[in-house]
Amino acid sequence: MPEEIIPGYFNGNVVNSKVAGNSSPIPPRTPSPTTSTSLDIYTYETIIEIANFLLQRTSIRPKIGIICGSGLGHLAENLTEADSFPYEEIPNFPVSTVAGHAGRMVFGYLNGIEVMCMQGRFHYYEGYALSTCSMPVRVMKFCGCTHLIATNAAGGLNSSYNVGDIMIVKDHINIMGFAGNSPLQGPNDHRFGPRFPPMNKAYDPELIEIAQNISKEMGMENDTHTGVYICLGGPSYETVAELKMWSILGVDAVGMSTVHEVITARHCDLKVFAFSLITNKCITEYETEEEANHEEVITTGSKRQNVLTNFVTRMVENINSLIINDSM
Ligand SMILES: O=P(O)(O)O[C@@H]1C[C@H](O)[C@@H](CO)O1
Ligand code: HPA
Repeated sequence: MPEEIIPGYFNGNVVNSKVAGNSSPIPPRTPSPTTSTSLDIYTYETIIEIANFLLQRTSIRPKIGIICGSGLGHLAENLTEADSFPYEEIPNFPVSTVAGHAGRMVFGYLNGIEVMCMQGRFHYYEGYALSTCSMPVRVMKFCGCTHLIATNAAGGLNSSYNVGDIMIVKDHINIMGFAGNSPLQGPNDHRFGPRFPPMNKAYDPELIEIAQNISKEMGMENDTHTGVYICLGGPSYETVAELKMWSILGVDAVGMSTVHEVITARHCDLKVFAFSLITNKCITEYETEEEANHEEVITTGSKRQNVLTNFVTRMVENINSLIINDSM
């Protein structure tokens, strides 16, 4: 018999992780890039334990979770009354190994609105399973979040995109999933979500429209696009031939994250908004001295931090209004 979700479970309250009829102990785990496998599964009970660990140490009860991309960690620095948890101090949590990812879960207020924020994410190329990379999204859900804002740094493949532009993600191509690599690979625990979740509305159309309006209000309509993102395995940047191929297939921006987080979020019914900061232009010609590099990615994030903070703050305000309206 399938077990029931505890009533009121997903409301950010601290709950007992012992689910009726399931008293299996939580195996201690210390995930590290070198020990992860493609089926590195965090159980329902472990996710509850992690969420409870956090909720017991903060009074913030967020409805909105934010993931900061490479060089975009400053978003978390704008939180007030912040409670910050280094990943290495959270039981069973992986650690960030990439420059530009501080490696902290930060709870706090963004312009008076409660949020939780991953200041640094996990990538497949770090050696973590995709399910491990996106595990914190489930933790957000169990901390009470109903909405996810995923941000990333990406290479602009669409030739009309410039460095520093924002691309609102309207869709993705899950190329890693084409090869069978999914964060949902393995046995499905229906308490997280269904075996076969749909993805045709992965990026919430209402939130896309709100973001487009915010961009106009900020006078950024010429620097804002709405396009298709692809997550590649990395860590090597793309060859010219690869980029030409993705361009033909309708990709606008190229990165190494986000897609598995969004799939996990939709699986557990979080509403998703995602955007890319275009940190570099993809190099699609052979005759050039330029080369993609991570320093440029971080530098662009830093240069655009005020604009991005303003953009995300306005998104959070709008999402919060939707949440309040929905609850009335
Ligand atoms: O975490 P994100 O997706 O923002 O980081 C991008 C992808 C790689 O991790 C890195 C390459 O420069 O930036
Ligand atoms: O050009 C890129 N390619 C892949 N990932 C990236 N993340 C930032 N820029 C890029």
